[in-house]
Amino acid sequence: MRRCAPPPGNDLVPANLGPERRLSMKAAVKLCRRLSGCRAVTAEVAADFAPETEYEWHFKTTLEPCVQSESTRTIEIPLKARGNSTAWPGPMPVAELQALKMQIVHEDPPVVRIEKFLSELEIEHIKSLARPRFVKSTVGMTYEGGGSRTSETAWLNLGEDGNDETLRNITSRITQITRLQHENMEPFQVVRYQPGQFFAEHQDYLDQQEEQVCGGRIGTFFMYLNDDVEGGETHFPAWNLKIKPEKGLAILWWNVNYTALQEGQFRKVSDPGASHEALPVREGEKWVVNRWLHPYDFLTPYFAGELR
Ligand SMILES: O=C(O)CCC(=O)C(=O)O
Ligand SMILES: [Fe+2]
Repeated sequence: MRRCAPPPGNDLVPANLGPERRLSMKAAVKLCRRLSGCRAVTAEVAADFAPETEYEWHFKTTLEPCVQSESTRTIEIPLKARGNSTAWPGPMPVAELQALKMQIVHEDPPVVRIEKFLSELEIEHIKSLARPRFVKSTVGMTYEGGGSRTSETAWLNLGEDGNDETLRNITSRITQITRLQHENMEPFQVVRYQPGQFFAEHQDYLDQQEEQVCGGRIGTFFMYLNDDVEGGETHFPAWNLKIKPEKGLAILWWNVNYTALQEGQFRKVSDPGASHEALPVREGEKWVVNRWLHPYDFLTPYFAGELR
């Protein structure tokens, strides 16, 4: 049964493809890129989906969500008309993270702790870029302020510093750990908290983003720039996990069901357990950096003004 049929008029049939349309995932993605107006390929696959096996693919012009049946699941690979986004292979299996000597502080979804991820020089550089740019922090996608986040924010790596070598080096290390390309990451968001400032419990994964081409914030790569501060821990109540700011430390966590991610399902997978808060700073300043991670190209549609 075809459960992922796109609405009439949206199903492209490539002229050079026979009635069977059986192709490997790679071939289908390649073909979609060449088809004018093709935005995604979808297929209903068995639980033991293998990219090399041939499946029946549907070529779509829209990003309609697909219905899942019990014995099979539908995978959808949206493509950007512009940008050089390629399909994400999914996050690293936990065993590979452990082989890289990364400390797992929560099992499922894994929360990974990477000590001394940032060097002193990198930290000073980030701070000097951010200092003149701080504005009052905002929340969500409307970027409106709210009493729930009382810190200040500075965005880096957007315009004049888009080619900054230090930032590029940091991004390339994040790329290796997450297996996500640079285009799938939101720019560096530096956050500074003064005594009494906090960010109330929230989810980084925004439901409104789910239907956009970039998909939701499936993961967060979070870095701490100082530790001469009292309070300000990052607290995940459901996971009973509290991270104390430590200079240079990076934490990678996933805001979604990790098994689904590994199976190539990137939408409707939010994990409410990933909800977290920044506890109030009691003394000193707290400096941190967010890089929010998306399953699909974020930067190209962002710069094209296509994201709501
Ligand atoms: O500052 C923290 O510890 C957490 C901040 C956070 O969750 C956010 O900026 O989304
Ligand atoms: Fe957050």
